[in-house]
Amino acid sequence: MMSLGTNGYASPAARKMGYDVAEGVDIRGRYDEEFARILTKDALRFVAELQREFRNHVKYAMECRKEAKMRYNAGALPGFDPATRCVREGDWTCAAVPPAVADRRVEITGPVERKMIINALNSGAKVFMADFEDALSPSWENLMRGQVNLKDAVDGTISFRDQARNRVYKLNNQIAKLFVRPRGWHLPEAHMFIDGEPAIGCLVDFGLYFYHNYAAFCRNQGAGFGPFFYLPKMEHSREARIWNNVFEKAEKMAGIENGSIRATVLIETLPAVFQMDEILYELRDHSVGLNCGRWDYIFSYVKTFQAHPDRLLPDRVQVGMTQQFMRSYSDLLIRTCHRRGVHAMGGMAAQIPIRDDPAANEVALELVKKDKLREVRAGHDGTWAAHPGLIPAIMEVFNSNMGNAPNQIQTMKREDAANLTEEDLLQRPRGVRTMEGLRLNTRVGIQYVAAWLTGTGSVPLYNLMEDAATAEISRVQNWQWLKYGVVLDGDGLGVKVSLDLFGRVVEEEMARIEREIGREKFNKGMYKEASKIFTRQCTTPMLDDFLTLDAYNNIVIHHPKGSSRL
Ligand SMILES: CC(=O)SCCNC(=O)CCNC(=O)[C@H](O)C(C)(C)COP(=O)(O)OP(=O)(O)OC[C@H]1O[C@@H](n2cnc3c(N)ncnc32)[C@H](O)[C@@H]1OP(=O)(O)O
Ligand SMILES: O=CC(=O)O
Ligand SMILES: [Mg+2]
Repeated sequence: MMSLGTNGYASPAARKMGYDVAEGVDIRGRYDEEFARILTKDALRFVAELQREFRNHVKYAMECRKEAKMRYNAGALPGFDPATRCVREGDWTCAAVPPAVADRRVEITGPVERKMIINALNSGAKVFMADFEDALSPSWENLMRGQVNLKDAVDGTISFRDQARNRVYKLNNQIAKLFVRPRGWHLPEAHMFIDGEPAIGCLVDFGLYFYHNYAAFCRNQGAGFGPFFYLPKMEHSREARIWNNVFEKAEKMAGIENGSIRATVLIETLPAVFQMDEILYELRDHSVGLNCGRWDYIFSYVKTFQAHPDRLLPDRVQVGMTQQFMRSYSDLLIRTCHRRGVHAMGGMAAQIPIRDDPAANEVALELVKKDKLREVRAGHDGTWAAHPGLIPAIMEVFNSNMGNAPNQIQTMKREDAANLTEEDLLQRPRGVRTMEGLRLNTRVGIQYVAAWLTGTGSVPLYNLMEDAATAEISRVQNWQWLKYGVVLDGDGLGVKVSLDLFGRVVEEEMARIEREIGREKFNKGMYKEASKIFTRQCTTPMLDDFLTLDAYNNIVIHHPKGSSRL
């Protein structure tokens, strides 16, 4: 039967492009034979069913986020919910950890790009988290190629030829276990409409990946379990309940046992730190733990307190894991996970190898090792690496502190963390604010947005890994400093942040970026567009919820050209 597009009419676009779509589905992204392997009628029917069953729940959850924001903006603080005290105090555990992922001491992360997938799976890490989220610019090409790449990876047939280096990449015999991170609940997928509405981005990512891979995954990777997921940016356990229901529906459709699918939830919003038990409880049959998504967590601290001028952050570089609010969050996460019998995963150190400067490289490596040592001693069961070059050092830290045990779930209960209070978790970060902090935020923010607009979601900048989460910190910190006319006194200059000053900083930093990367690259890139977007976001009276949501229309390309965007 011919596809039906918006409003129930046959979609001429779909007919012309050739996707054989399910009823009610309209594909507005470019046709590609490879993508058609993924966008099959049955797979699309599954995505459409997910959307139909859960769209109202997702809308409601997003409305609740808005209400919570209004409460915080009116002066309320996030905290533990008295209504769910019995969940926090109850004596329950999550389903047993699947043997295939008992040992997760080092996990590498990266976008769903073909060569990186092969490198990550071969990297020696225990797990590879393939990312449709912070590390990926969600263009149609990236998303669909990502799905093709993951299918080939799960099938074991993935290969890549680097023409320039005449090198062929293939999987080793021993590879990391694959986790996939779909986008957050808030992002639409504007290249796919279902019943006349843009699809929910994460249900597209999850639905297509699950549909094509569950059988091969359970057989080849999960020893009967799987597929495995990471779930980002949730703010409340009601959002985890939706995921749990999605998993149950998927398991039923596939005819696999309840509890086959497993997921690790990132605790990376400030409200979610008060919901960790509740989130695990909702997902108790499908959980493999929680992870400290430290960068989004810092971003969320600023966002949650956007109307609280008494809680301004110091320079971004000073907000590390040893700040009391960050240490408390990691400690409570470990205690919560181990009490419930699942992994407490650490987060990402931003340092990456510095190839052209051995001394600086040594310093970066020492910082990573120090961060990982803190994590393993605190009781984390594993951690993230941004780059394969860091894996041996991180592995060594975890090996020498964890020994042969696959994890610390039974041995590091961290009962001491049971006494952590709301005040500990909300403690104001200490440090100073400087002109260089403002400049660095601006330089990094603009370059990140420029990369994202051209299809790259994670980049090396000034020897650090930058992705959507770290860029968010730069954006909201500038916004906050501008909004409250902060005085930058950490460098003794005592300058007040104003629109005038910020305008000058943008100009000067754009000139610096041009000098650093060269005029040709600067002119070919999207730096001017990025500067416009970033500047608007830093100066808007009402803080945008997400940088990527605001910038999304810039990467939406409908076919045939001229059809409307979101
Ligand atoms: C806040 C969060 O959400 S953190 C999680 C999300 N962020 C991420 O996943 C970031 C992951 N890391 C990266 O994307 C990259 O490491 C970057 C962008 C930071 C740096 O990338 P590059 O500058 O290309 O690194 P570099 O040139 O040193 O790469 C050397 C080799 O390592 C590979 N490599 C680098 N990082 C990774 C990775 N994360 N996974 C797999 N392979 C990788 C490169 O593909 C390259 O391979 P090759 O030698 O076969 O060509
Ligand atoms: O997703 C991870 C984070 O730190 O943000
Ligand atoms: Mg994140």
